[in-house]
Amino acid sequence: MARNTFDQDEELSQEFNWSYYKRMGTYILPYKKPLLKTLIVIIIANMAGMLGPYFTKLAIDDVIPNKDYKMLAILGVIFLLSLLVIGYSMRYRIHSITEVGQDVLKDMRSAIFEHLQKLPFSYFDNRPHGKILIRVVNYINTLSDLLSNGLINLISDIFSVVITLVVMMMIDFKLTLYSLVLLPVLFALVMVIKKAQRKAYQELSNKQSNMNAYIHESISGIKVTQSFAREEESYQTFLDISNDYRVSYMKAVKIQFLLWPGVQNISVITTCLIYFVGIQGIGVNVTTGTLIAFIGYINNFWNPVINIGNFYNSLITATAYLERIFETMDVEPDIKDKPGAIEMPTIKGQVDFENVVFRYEEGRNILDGINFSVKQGESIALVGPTGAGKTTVINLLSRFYDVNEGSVKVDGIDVRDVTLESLRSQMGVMLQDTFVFSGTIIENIRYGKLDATEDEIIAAAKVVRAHDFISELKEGYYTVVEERGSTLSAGQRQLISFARALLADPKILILDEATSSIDTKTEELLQVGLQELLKGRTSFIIAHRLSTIKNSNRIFYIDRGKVVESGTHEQLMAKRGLYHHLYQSQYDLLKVD
Ligand SMILES: Nc1ncnc2c1ncn2[C@@H]1O[C@H](COP(=O)(O)OP(=O)(O)OP(=O)(O)O)[C@@H](O)[C@H]1O
Repeated sequence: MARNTFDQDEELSQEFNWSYYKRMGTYILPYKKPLLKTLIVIIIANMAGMLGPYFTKLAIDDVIPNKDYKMLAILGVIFLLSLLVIGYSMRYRIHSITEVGQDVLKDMRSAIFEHLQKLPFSYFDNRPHGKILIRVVNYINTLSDLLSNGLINLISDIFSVVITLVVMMMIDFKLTLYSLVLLPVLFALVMVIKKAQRKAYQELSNKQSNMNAYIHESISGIKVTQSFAREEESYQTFLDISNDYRVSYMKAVKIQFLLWPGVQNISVITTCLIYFVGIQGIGVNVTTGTLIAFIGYINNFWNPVINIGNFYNSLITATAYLERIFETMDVEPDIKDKPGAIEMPTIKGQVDFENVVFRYEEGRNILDGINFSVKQGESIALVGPTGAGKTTVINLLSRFYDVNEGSVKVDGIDVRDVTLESLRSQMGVMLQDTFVFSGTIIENIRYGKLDATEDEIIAAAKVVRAHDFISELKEGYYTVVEERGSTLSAGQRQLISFARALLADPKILILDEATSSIDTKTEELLQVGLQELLKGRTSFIIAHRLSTIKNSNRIFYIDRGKVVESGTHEQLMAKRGLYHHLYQSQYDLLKVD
């Protein structure tokens, strides 16, 4: 899939098909009981609504001319009661429909979020994260109106239209036909608008997505923007994107708003027509009461028709969003358990890479026949020039990607033969940019073992030397940290991640050591913490500090997709090869205190 950026509209990867609506129906189905109840209430309200015009007819044609005041009072009271029924039903309907609508949205949002958790890195690599965010939040919100009001209104409106027509026909068949004369004009209008509207809303959803992506990216990169004083450029880019959004929004609503006045006009012309033919007596012979009742029914008829038109509008709008939502839900996780995958037995820690070939994109092998065997409990430092493939090696080991050729084995078992859950739960991966979730420090450490007690957490923090700095914080372990841990130093974030990893107690530990320079005292702390963490585990460390490299059992020097040198620091230095060269040229960077 081609990479997408914030200023590029995303192509839809699959054509729209009507089964999307059926699929949405599966989210609504569990709520059929409350929906049915609401529908019954609405039908009762609709029937009550039929009384008004008919009573008017009775009053004008019979009751008032006959001066039957008792009957008039009875009609008045029943009419009043019908208004009460209508009022109550309206209240019930709004409450119950909103509740069901929100429940359905919650289910859909959970489904898409759950699915996102399983998607491969490549899905996230290939598009700005803001574009993913907007699907989970905004697009699903847009469906809200369609689900909460639209659907039930539709059924009730269709019912209204049918029942009104029946009553009208019973009163006067010919006059009913006159009322329907302009209906084909409405259908024609809908057909003309439909295509343009769908396209306009697809474009709008793209522009909305672009804007979201840019805002998200700008916030993530705000430090870079400010440190290069690029605020003005950033603002200009935003203005352009925002303007694109405005233009496409105006275009979409202009098309959408053609329908509503169209229906209104047709309704008004129909009313005039009925007055005209009724008063002139063209082909019909009606009383004044019938004529007035008819005008009432015409409103009863056209109001729901207008609503159906509006529903149709929202459906077309929502289609553009539904497409995106289901497109995301249809992305298959490409790293998944194969049929019959077994549970990984308790890992001892032997790791073998056998003739591993791997590429992210066709035509460019990143790993090109890697072979190595690591024994249980060994600690390996991966070094090599930038872009050599060190991160790729550890990505394959924890099966974030699958090899193209060869195999990666843990304790002699191919990682593709076991379930991802059983494999990853026994491995600890610590990335260079230690992720700290917003919340307290204790919660962040507990992420490694969700049922860990406070004592266990403190004990782990002590082992990796994180306890001292945490205790010095104002609220200790209950200090709230911000997302990404911006209130902590890089060293402190690493120490927290060590405690988190120790708690998880993985048998294989993977660590991409932070490159940021830290003070000598923290460096010492980190080294002690790290050595404690490594005890009894097989570990792979993309090492940036000389102290880590020296403490490891073996060093793998990776270059151009192969392990070109391996051995201890002393052995490799004596060899005077690539490692020696790297050590010489980067001495300052690798230097310990
Ligand atoms: N998701 C990806 N899609 C395509 N190419 C990628 C992807 N990730 C990495 N690469 C490419 O693969 C190569 C190896 O990357 P890798 O991150 O493994 O290198 P590294 O040795 O860890 O580098 P560094 O020391 O700079 O972190 C690089 O040329 C990089 O451009």
